Amino acid sequence: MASRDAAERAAFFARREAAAVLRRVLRGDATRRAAGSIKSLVYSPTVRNKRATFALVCQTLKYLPILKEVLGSSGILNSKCKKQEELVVVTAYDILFGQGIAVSGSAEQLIMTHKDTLSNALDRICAKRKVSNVEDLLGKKTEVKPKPRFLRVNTLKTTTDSVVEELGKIHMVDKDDMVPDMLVLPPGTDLHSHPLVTNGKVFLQGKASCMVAVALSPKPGWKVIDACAAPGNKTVHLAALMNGEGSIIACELNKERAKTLQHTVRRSGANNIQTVNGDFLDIDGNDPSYAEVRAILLDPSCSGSGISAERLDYLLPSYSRGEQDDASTSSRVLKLSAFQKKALSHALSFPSVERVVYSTCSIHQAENEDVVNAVLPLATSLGFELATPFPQWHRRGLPVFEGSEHLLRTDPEDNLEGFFIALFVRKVACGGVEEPSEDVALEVPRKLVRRRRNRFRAFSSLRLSRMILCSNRGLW
Ligand SMILES: C[S@@+](CC[C@H](N)C(=O)[O-])C[C@H]1O[C@@H](n2cnc3c(N)ncnc32)[C@H](O)[C@@H]1O
Repeated sequence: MASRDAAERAAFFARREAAAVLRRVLRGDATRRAAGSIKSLVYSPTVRNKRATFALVCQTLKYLPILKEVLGSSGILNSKCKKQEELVVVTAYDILFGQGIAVSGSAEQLIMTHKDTLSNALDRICAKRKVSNVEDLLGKKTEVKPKPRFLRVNTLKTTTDSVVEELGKIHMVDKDDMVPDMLVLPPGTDLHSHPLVTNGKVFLQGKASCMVAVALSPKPGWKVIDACAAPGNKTVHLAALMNGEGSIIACELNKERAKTLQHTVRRSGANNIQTVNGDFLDIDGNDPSYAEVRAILLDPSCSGSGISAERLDYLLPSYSRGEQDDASTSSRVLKLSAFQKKALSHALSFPSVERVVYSTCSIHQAENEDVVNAVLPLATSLGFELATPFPQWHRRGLPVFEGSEHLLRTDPEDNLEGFFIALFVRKVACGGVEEPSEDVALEVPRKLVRRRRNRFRAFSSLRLSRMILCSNRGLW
């Protein structure tokens, strides 16, 4: 009896957590302005029972068209219930197709009262469509080939060998042969609530995503900008690559996502990151505060078409309506592409920057090769060249312009998500290792600006303090 009570209580709370996530998922899908993927919304810090919530959200979405039809035909979703529509839908899923125990809560009582009516409506729909069970009513299944579970060891808090030793006690663990501090575990390994993850010693980050910061290769002590930073996986990877030395300004436009970014930074233990809630395009590269920025990571908003399977987009209503098909020429992608070109041109225009990495998790040429090609004349005029990140990697950019072989693509065929990386490098005098830039004018502004920096410090700190959200540690 006590265990039944505990199970019912757990189910009660899981339904409410699932309903809250479902509301955000459906609103984001309807407006095409998702606050995050289904997974990222479930695995956000505010959700307590992540496993049950994830299962309930996914299953409810899978059954959503049927649930809406059944609830609609029974008149249950009347205006009285409208405010808690998602909770009613989740509860209806749970009672009709899930575990079925529900004794407390108004939504539960509503569905229990009408359970027979709902079951009869379901039978009628099956009979009308000439199918013998509900599973046959569901659309065709989308098969997603399981990918290995990648994770990145946060070397600010631990060592790769100690993580291998700890995880190796229960899992098969391999070190990745290309990306340092990246471990590979069998597909489906669930580590979301593992202490190594919750305490920030390990980040559940895909291999392709980790290749971006490694491609940028900032040195310890550098000043770096992560231009579009939330949720912050690449920001904290940069901090680890820099051994926590130097400084990173992590800029994020969206207020809510800026909070997630701060949470990621705290979890990483990095203390050389300033988070800024603002528009990267508003950061003035000629402001003395940014005179010594040497590297910029630009991973701007994109269509996410390279990770749509991992994001479970096939569960979204817009997917079943066919609105996500062949978006390569859609106005949304073209709009994104225009922003990406603007942001990349802006990053390249910072006077002291030597390295800019541009990345997307899109498979569309319009967001990848076309963006790079469009900014190439500007990049060349500023002394940048395309460099070849991970030269040993076989899949390069689509051959749509000369030089696209420098670009890097990853693909589900590589057992990875669809990512794109371009690396721009400006030749500068650097301890005799690299050739001095032929255009010494590129070096002059940096020295001048450095001198001016002290004079303008008061002005710039005032300007910055308006933007800085979290602690100002005097890094800039
Ligand atoms: C693809 S996500 C970045 C993912 C992140 N690099 C990571 O690995 O965790 C792009 C982010 O850029 C933010 N963004 C979009 N436009 C921006 C702008 N103009 N300035 C700053 N951030 C922006 C979005 O809100 C979004 O959080």
